[in-house]
Formats: sequence, structure tokens, C-alpha cells
Amino acid sequence: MTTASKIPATIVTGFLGAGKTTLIRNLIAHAGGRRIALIVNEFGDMGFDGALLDGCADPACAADEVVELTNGCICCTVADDFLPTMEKLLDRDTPPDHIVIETSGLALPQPLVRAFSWPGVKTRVTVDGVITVLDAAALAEGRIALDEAALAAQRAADAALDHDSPVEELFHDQLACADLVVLNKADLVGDEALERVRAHIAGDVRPTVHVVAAEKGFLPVDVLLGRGAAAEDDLAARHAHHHHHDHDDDDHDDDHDDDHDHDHHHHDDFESFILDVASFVSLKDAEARVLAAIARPGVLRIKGAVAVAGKPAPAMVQAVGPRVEAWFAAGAAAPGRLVVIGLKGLDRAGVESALAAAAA
Ligand SMILES: Nc1nc2c(ncn2[C@@H]2O[C@H](COP(=O)(O)OP(=O)(O)OP(=O)(O)O)[C@@H](O)[C@H]2O)c(=O)[nH]1
Repeated sequence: MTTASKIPATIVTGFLGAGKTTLIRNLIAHAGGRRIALIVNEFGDMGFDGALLDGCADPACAADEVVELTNGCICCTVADDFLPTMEKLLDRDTPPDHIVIETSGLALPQPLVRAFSWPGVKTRVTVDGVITVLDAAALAEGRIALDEAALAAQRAADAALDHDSPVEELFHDQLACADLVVLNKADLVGDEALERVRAHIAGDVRPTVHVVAAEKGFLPVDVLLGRGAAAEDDLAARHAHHHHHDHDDDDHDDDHDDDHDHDHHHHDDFESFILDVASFVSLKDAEARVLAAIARPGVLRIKGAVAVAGKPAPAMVQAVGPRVEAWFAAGAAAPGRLVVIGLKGLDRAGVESALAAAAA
């Protein structure tokens, strides 16, 4: 079974208070008719904020689409809690179009990703992407979470969670596993501090992974979903080295007050445009050109349907980061258009010339 026929699941990870719930709320509100099932992994005493979906008028937000795992850390309860929950979701008469899993801030994402390789789940679901939400304001102050005392309390309260790894290592693991890193609460920090945070985490993030700044977790749905990462297939590349960092903690608390500047917005703005493209010589040609296009500065996503010379069926194209997939799909939308999504100011001319029809 190909990735395309599996139900995609997005894992949202990040420490306590980073803004995971806020990001998911935004995502669901803008899901555009997708049926999204939400699996929430919270510790009992923290409780899931049942009001998450209140006020969301979208029928996709029906309360029965929210499933709470109550038995603690997913990576400790995969067999008796998480997998049965997944199977129940998949066995519904109308399975969801997309599954979003909010992990507890202290869960390691890797064991959860590994769970997608379990028989019974592997053939039906794939990890579409791991989104790691960071609290940029806390990081700018040299802290992982704004309320480190609450983080410590959460950690202490969970007997199941004894991974013998300091919080810093969890943080590195959450970054190493990411397909997209969201520097949230960018409204609370200045540009300079944001750059400092970017530099601070750069070594922990896989080289092709985008780091985007956001306020209230607001990001275009197409940047969040449909990434097609199949993370369960390259788990080996998603582990932190646990190298010794030269943490320049002493440097963090200087000058951050000066960084506050509420007159500017500090999130990344996005833009998207649709390009009409001529037919490609072959699937390979399409893939190569789209790969060149997505490598242009600021481009996060390219998707659409294109024509391939001599082929009656259109080819679907999906590109995220360094990965491009193209396949023939009879009955797909009229070919010849690609949607390009990226950071505002992206190199449109470069994208156009990369995609320009082969000289053949
Ligand atoms: N200023 C500011 N506040 C934010 C932003 N995003 C979230 N918050 C606030 O930060 C707090 C924590 O956000 P949540 O979305 O609950 O964070 P979480 O990661 O889900 O937290 P837990 O579920 O407790 O681990 C809330 O009070 C949010 O309103 C942001 O971009 N800017």
C-alpha cells in the first residue's frame, strides 16, 4: 500500500504551554472540510481542555472526533492504550481524513512514531509529519518552558515517566524528530531574540527542516498538513545525538527586555500562488523540476496536478522540503496547475524558471 492511500497522522509535540493546543485549535478551525480526529495525550491531573473545540462551527469539529488517552505517556502505553484507540478510529464507518495527535509535553515523539510501524496500524496510517512547537519567549530567556516550575511538577507527577533523561534531552529529541519547527509566541519577542533562538536550535534540527515563527500557532493548513513525511520510515535519522551542548545560558538573559517591540509583528507571513505549468516530458522530469523549485528560498510546499506528455492521466505532484512525489492519478483534477506555498517574499521568479517546461 502506498503512502497516498494511508490516513495521514500529524503529531504535535512541544513542551507544556508552548502553544500546541492553540495551534491545533487554529488548524481545526481552518481545516476546510477535512474530517480531523484529534487524539490528546494528557496526564490525568492536567486534564484535557474540553473547551478546545467549543466555538468551532465546523462540522469537522464534532466532539466525538476527540479521543483522550488517559493512561499517561504514549510511549509507555502504546500497546494497551494508543494502538486500540487508533484501531477504533480507523474502524469507524467514516474514518477520519486526517488524525492529529497532541502529545503531552513530556512525551518523547520517537516511540510514538515507532508505534506507527506496528502491524495493524502500519498498513493503514502514516505519520504525515511531526510538528514541534516551541515557546520562543521562554527560549529567548534561556528557558525551555515559560513556567519551568510547572514543567518540573508535571514531570514529578507522572510516575510512568521515568526516562532518566533530563528535560534538555527531551527537548533535543523533540527537535530532532521534527518535520516542522514552530517558533510560537513570536509576538512576545523581538527580531533579534528570535534570530538568537533560531541559532540556538539550529544544530538540533535536521538540515532540511523549516523553522517558522508564529503567533498563536497560526500557520496555513497546507504548511501543517499533507507533508507526507512517512516519519515511521526514517526514524533512525530522527534521534538527538545527545551531544554535549555548550549552553550559553548566561548569555540568554541579557538584553531581552529591549527586544520587546509590540509595534511589529514577528511571525512569518506566508503567501501562496498558483502557477500554470506546461506539460512535463516525464514523471521524472516533473519531479526534478519541482525539486529545483522547492529548493528556492522560502518555498515550503508545492502541490497540484500536472500533465505529462503522451499520458492521458494527470500526474499528482506533492513536494515538501527535499522530498517530491509524483504519480499518475486517473480522474484527478484538471492538470497544469501547481500551488506554491511559502514565506512571504519567496522567490517566485526562481520558482517559475525552475518549473519552466523542458527545452526538449
Ligand atoms: N502571547 C502569546 N500567547 C500564546 C501564543 N500561543 C499560545 N499562547 C498562550 O499560551 C498559553 C499556553 O498555550 P496552549 O496552547 O495551551 O499550550 P500547550 O502547549 O497546549 O500547553 P499544554 O497543553 O499545557 O502542554 C495559553 O494561555 C495561550 O493562550 C502566542 O503565540 N502568543
